[in-house]
Amino acid sequence: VKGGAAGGRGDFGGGYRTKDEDVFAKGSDILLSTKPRVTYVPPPLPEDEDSIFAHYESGINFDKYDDIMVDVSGSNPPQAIMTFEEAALCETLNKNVSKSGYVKPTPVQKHGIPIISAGRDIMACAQTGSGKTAAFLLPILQKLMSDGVAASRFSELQEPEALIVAPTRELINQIYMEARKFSFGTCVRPVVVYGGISTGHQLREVERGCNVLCGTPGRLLDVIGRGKVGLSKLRYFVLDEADRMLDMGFEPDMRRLVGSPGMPSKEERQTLMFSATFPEEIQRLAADFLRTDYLFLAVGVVGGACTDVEQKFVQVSKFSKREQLLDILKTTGTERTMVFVETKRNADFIATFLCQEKVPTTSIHGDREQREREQALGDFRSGKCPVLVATSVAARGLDIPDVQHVINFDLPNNIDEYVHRIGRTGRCGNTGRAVSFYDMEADSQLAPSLVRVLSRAQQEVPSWLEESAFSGGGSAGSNLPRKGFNSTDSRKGGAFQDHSSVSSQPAAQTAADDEEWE
Ligand SMILES: Nc1ncnc2c1ncn2[C@@H]1O[C@H](COP(=O)(O)OP(=O)(O)OP(=O)(O)O)[C@@H](O)[C@H]1O
Repeated sequence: VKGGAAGGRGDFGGGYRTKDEDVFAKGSDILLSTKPRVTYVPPPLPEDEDSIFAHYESGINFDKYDDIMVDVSGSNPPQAIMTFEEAALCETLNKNVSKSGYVKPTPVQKHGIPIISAGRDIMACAQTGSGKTAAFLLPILQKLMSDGVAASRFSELQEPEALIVAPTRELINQIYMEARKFSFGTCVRPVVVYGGISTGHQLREVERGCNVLCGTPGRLLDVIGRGKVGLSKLRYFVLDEADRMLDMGFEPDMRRLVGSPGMPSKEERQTLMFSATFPEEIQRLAADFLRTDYLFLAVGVVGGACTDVEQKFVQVSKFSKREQLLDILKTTGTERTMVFVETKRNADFIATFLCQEKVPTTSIHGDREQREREQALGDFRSGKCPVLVATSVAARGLDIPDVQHVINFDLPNNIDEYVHRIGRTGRCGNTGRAVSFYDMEADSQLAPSLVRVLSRAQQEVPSWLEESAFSGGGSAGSNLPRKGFNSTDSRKGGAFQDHSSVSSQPAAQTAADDEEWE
């Protein structure tokens, strides 16, 4: 749905659109879209402390995070902290941290918090579900608190001190909820903007005061382009799921964002990048956005799967998948299960099939209205629908309590996507299970990377998968599991990376979907 009379989406000088967003020409409010205006306003958020601080418990493997190898590269890294006390957070923040159930920092927090507090740029890589969000939120909030910012209410132009971007609406909303939780009772005001929701509603929220602006790229560029948000006071620029934010789909938007009027240069701001995966080619590109002395933090293997997820594979044929899915779901009962499929059509199709088979199921994908997407997540969270069929729109970042299973009905064509998907379970030291349907005909290009990810995560590698990896074309040899890897920073040169040639494919693939994401 690239569109707009004036050069397509993202053309900051012209009109741009994302799927569910209104389309406006620069500097005017002329609606160019033939689509109806988005009028959806989400229900008000609960204000009571119990809801704000609701959390699930960390699991039996939480303490094992401490055994993961950590590598910080770059000059003069500050010393890691061992406890939250050492982070020297102000009293309110400390209280909020403990009300959130945090007793001890995770490795990415132990290393990331002091790096950010020391004013350094960072590219951080740590496994799914290991607390990256708090690793960037806490030091930012601490700095804003100690400097005593206060958002001016009802000022025409809001000038946030921090800008956080993420690739999907649900994820940015979740980050916003975390920011709202940690800043509870302080003078720091976070706000969120994303597609699929009435722009007017979100602008009114921005106008009420905005210190930390969370957003998806399209909607952010929109509110900035309308002159409602100024960037000249910006100190922190955070890219969550940074490798995704810089791949072909979003990179142009990121360049537009840093080129927006008033945006401080990279020397004058702090840029923070976080993800569980970071292909080297994207690392090199990311350097454009970072000061040259940025620190690279790797907790465990860059691009490695969470070791708390048991990974199983089932050989299937295209036509047996549905029945096999049903068989599995019959045994898992009411346990929360996410089923990933490749296309939006298939998501609807499978969800309908499961409902007909009396498995309470809902679905989330880019063709659903925002209201429906939020309803689906809500029904899944509450357990009303314990099965959620999803496209890759739900693969990254979502932190949903009690997801015990991930099923790859269709395997993705990219190993990083696989790592993110299975990371929806096994979070915060809890254990989880992932079952992937492997179709020899369709999935063999992924076999070498799968073998590598499995063996690095100390998982059993089925012999047929290993065979498939070896026989799957000329590149298999170079894709053998490599031992003794530990270098991860692309600046080190020749560093290992868990990316075979297949990894460059998906960017192009997903690019077409971006507009439906955010
Ligand atoms: N120190 C801590 N103690 C207890 N719980 C924590 C701690 N840090 C984070 N958590 C909780 O762990 C869960 C996962 O954290 P988070 O969503 O930040 O992971 P992540 O590393 O960003 O994962 P992903 O790569 O999937 O985005 C959240 O529910 C979070 O509140």
